[in-house]
This record gives sequence, C-alpha cells and structure tokens, in this order.
Amino acid sequence: MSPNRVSPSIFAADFWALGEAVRLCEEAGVDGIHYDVMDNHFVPNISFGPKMIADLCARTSLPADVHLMIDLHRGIEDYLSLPVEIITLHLESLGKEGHNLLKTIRQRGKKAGLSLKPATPAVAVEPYLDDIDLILVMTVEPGFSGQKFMPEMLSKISEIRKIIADREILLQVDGGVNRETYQKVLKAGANFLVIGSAFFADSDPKNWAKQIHEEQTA
Ligand SMILES: O=C(CO)[C@@H](O)[C@H](O)COP(=O)(O)O
Ligand SMILES: [Co+2]
Repeated sequence: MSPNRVSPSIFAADFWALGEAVRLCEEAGVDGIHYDVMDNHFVPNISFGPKMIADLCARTSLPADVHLMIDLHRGIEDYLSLPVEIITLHLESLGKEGHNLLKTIRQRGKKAGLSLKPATPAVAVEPYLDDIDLILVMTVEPGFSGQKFMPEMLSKISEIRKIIADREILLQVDGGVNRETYQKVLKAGANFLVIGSAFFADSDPKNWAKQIHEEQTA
C-alpha cells in the first residue's frame, strides 16, 4: 500500500506570512497544499479565490488540491485553468450538471474529487464512482478551520473505504485532524489527511508528517 498523504490547509495559516507558510510545508515534507475556497454562499465564510492559488502555485512545486465550497452555478472555469493536481466539488452543490462537471475536471488533466458534508450519507457517492479520483469526508461542518473533529464520522470513513473497495480512489479526511485524532482517521481507512490549524501550530510538523507517512494502515 502506498504511504499516506498529508496536505496542510493554507486557509489556517497566518495570511500576513503566506510565503513563509508555504516554505514551512515544503520543509516539513508534506505531499501538497490544500486550498479552501469559500464564497459566502455554499458556506457562511469567504476565503480567497483563483489569483491567490495561482500566485502560490507559481512559487512552489508542491501539488495543489482545491476544495471548492462554492455555489457552482457560475461554473468552475477559473479553477480549471489553474496548475493544480486535484479539484474537489461538494456533492451537495452538484445539481444536474454534476457528472459533467466531474468529467470536465478530468478532461482538463486534473484529478476529480467529491466532498461530503457530515450529514450526507456514504452511499451518496455510489453514482459517481466512475467519475472520481478522490472522496473527501468532512469531519466538521465546512466553512471554518479550528473546529472540533466529529468522532461519529469515523464509521462513515470506514463505510466509504468499503465502497471504494479496490478502486484507485484516494480517501481524504478534512476538519479537526490533530495529534489526537489523526491515527483514528487513518485506522478508519483514510489515506489522505488535510490538517489546518493543528499543522501550523505544531512544534515539529516535519516529524509529524513523517509519522503520518509511516503510519501503518489496513
Ligand atoms: O475545508 C475546511 C473547512 O471548511 C478545512 O480544510 C479546514 O480549514 C481545515 O482546518 P482544521 O479543521 O484542520 O483547522
Ligand atoms: Co478543506
């Protein structure tokens, strides 16, 4: 089994020193940077848009995964043209165009991700399994970093691991992942952690990233 992946959520960094935060990620040996895009419609918060992602991507070779928490009715063209590895859409925001949007992400040379809010059941991913490369299980309500992990999501992670079966779909978990919760999340079946506030507050993020990479999973 390939090693677990970890991507810090740059939204949790100090915006005064974004460049330093990216350097910290590089030095810690993480696998990418997670960009939380919020538009104050799908979630009650605003973060940043495509220009900021483009500017940071231009200065680092760390792969980018873009978590779009936006109203999709105006399309996603601004994000499709970015040099990013993964674009993740929320299942709850897909509407009738869902399959086409996911297919378009792949046609544009990126991995397509599908994210589930805490109330969305695991089985909801089943119609999309042929169109996706990643499933993101939210373990907090989307919109803010620094929230408490929802332990009741662990069984959902295991359920999705079973649904994925032998497909090559990454299982990403996002929200409240910290030194106390990350092993439970990996044990439940995730192989891709997003860590926001806990990563940037950690006294030895390099050591933590190494532990995540080396943690044995099922
Ligand atoms: O997508 C989101 C929140 O909507 C996440 O990516 C968080 O921003 C991660 O931050 P922590 O919960 O780890 O502090
Ligand atoms: Co996120």
